[in-house]
Amino acid sequence: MRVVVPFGGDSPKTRLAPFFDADERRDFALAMLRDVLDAVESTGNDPVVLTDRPVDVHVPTILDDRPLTDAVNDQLGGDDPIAVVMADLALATPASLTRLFEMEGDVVAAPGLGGGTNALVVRTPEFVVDYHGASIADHREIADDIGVSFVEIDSMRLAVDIDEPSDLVEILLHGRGRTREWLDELGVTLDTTDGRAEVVCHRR
Ligand SMILES: Nc1nc2c(ncn2[C@@H]2O[C@H](COP(=O)(O)OP(=O)(O)OP(=O)(O)O)[C@@H](O)[C@H]2O)c(=O)[nH]1
Ligand SMILES: C[C@H](OP(=O)(O)O)C(=O)O
Repeated sequence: MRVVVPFGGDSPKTRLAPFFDADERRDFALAMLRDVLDAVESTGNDPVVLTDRPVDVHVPTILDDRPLTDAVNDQLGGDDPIAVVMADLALATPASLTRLFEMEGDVVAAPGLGGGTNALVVRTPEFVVDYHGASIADHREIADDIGVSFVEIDSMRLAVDIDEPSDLVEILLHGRGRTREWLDELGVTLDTTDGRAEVVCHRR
């Protein structure tokens, strides 16, 4: 199955500005993208990066500088099943993605914490996406309106997308690969002294 991985390469991960400057955020986003591509390839499927600017990866890329929703909808609508997996799913593993790809349903979704849609498998040409806001609710409604089944996977690894500094905790607790190494090299560690674990950046 073709797996589209959207990547906003222009100024990615702005919500991590309290921790990382613009160059670091780009490096970090790229590390996550490469880990996600490796995980997708390990499932035996073919990733393609849908990006708004040229990006140095070892898989095919589609250059499209329209907003995310328009760019993804341009990839949907064919007869073959297609998956959309976000590039910031730092905890995604081959096993969690295989489980998603194998779930039955016209549309299978991985809800993100806070309301996003972290990944989709679309097996019907009528379905369209509408990202941002609580997009999982919008996608449920779109499927309902066109009368196709909408199934949601229960997966911690696919529910965590890395948006806010507090999400970095999950990488330090459960992550590996380039993304984890990048945080280690920058001196980002866990503070577990009180209540919920927090991240600390020793460099700043
Ligand atoms: N092709 C493409 N991908 C995008 C675009 N905006 C976001 N993405 C990707 O979509 C996924 C979800 O992105 P978000 O977390 O909403 O946005 P972000 O730009 O990574 O982060 P923020 O700046 O903090 O909102 C990530 O894989 C992004 O790389 C876009 O305009 N075009
Ligand atoms: C693209 C967007 O991502 P978020 O901003 O929720 O990370 C969404 O999933 O609708």
